[in-house]
Amino acid sequence: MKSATRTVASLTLVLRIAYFGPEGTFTEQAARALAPGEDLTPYETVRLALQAVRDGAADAACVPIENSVEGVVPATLDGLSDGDPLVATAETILPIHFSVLKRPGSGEIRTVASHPHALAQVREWLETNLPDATPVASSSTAAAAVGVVEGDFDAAVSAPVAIEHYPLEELATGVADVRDAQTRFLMVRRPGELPAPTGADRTSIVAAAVNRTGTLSDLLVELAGRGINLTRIDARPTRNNFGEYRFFIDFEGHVAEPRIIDAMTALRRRCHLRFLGSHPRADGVAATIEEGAGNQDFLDAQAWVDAVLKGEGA
Ligand SMILES: O=C(O)C(=O)C[C@]1(C(=O)O)C=C[C@@H](O)C=C1
Repeated sequence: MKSATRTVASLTLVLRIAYFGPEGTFTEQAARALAPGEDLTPYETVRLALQAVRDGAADAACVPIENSVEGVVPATLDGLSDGDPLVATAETILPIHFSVLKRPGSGEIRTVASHPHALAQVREWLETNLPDATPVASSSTAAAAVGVVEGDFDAAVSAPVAIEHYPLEELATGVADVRDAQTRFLMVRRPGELPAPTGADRTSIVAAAVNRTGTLSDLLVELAGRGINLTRIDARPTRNNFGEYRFFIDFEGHVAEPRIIDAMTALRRRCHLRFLGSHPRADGVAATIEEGAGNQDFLDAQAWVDAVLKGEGA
């Protein structure tokens, strides 16, 4: 009876996905890739998209986390570390190049708007091709396109798909200072069942450690000593006391693996931790396993201690 109910539910349930919008952002593309066929709702900021999940207005939210040229998206890090806990359950990586959009038939370009991450990725292109235009920060690449439609700006640096949503024309396409730029996006939910380990996973934590000599090094030693490879580390101010930081650490592996459990328990003894999720990596890169630091090595070591405790070994 129980499993029949579950089957019916899974056939009919359409998930409500909040995403960093409006329509036509890169994040919308990421949300469509991560949650095809689900019910997508745009939110004007990352914070509001995350809040929708915390409030129960959405089942999950899609947000940008990291760009290969400009680094992390601070609004996402801050949004995940403050407020009720949320965990990432999936990620995707999109190639990033932009279209510069303007109103049909419009003349001189004096202002070019976009998300700060996007402006940073086309700085050289703007200096070369629109040297007299003033860059203006907008809340997203698609919000910039809306601003052009409404006459607030003369041009927008947008995702190529924005042209399908707004009555604008392309001044240029394929714009990017760095070829092969990429942005990674997360699907986050309220804490619940974790995705199963695949061998090519990423775990994310926020560590808030006391301000004393060697704190960060002590945390990293727990990971390095277990042969766990980091994929990202960032510091963000706690915003409470000047000079106080918390560390966002991504590493290879899944919290359900014995070697990661061992590391997480050691870290937890040293600092306040927030778990931000374990999920398959979009690039499918398998975890590096150092000699003697595989899951079986940890299990064997535990079995030996258990035998000692039972008086069955020494
Ligand atoms: O504004 C958008 O279209 C977004 O999805 C945000 C965002 C970002 O935050 O980095 C995503 C990808 C690009 O790197 C530029 C902007």
